[in-house]
Amino acid sequence: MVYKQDNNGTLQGYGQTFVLSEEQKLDWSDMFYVTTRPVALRNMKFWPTSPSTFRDNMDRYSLELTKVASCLWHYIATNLGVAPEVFEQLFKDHPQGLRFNYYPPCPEADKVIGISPHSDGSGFSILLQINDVQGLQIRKDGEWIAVSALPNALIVNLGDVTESIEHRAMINTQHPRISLVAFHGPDNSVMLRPLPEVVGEGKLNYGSMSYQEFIKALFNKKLEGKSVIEKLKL
Ligand SMILES: O=C(O)CCC(=O)C(=O)O
Ligand SMILES: [Fe+2]
Repeated sequence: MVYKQDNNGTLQGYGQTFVLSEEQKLDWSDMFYVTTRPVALRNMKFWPTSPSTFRDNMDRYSLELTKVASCLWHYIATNLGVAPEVFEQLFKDHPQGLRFNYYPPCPEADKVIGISPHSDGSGFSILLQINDVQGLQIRKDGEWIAVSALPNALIVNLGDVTESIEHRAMINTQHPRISLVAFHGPDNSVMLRPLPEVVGEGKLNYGSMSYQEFIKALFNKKLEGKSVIEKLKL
């Protein structure tokens, strides 16, 4: 359990998130996670002061990504035929957390996994692959497909709150890989449920659960595909 992040409810700092027992085989990665938004929820104890530019850069990156996120919510709502104000309300204050993933190389890369198959518990996640080592894969029709990150491009992964895609990260035999993922979720008080504007008179495929409850269920188990959201299926 020494590799587990601070677990006083917030899972911030260095270490792995989904550690439940001493026996568990850990993913081949180091993580650093902090809550970045709303700003009032930041716990600066977890924000490194070295290098001296770190905090300022995190703050600026976080702010710029909220602008990207706002645009994306606007277009997603419009495409779904939902008034953008509905999404603005669900995602107000732009709850956001940033996770750095560091995947050391492993000579026997085929025997380890960087991050186990999972879907993100966010609305969507914006991923930046920091160096040009590839490793992200998504599951489509039962097959794992490698995602080639373009230099300086952001990858948007839809999360469980919208329509998530299962993904994992693989390890390189020689080179370390670093990714930075910004999770954008709704406020904890939001109820996860099919949007009435989208379902209309149609059949409901999912039940409802508060986002807070959902996140609790997600962090109380090992990473395992889309199992938490699957439980909400009717
Ligand atoms: O490093 C990657 O490409 C994936 C990371 C990821 O899926 C996550 O942090 O949730
Ligand atoms: Fe992920």
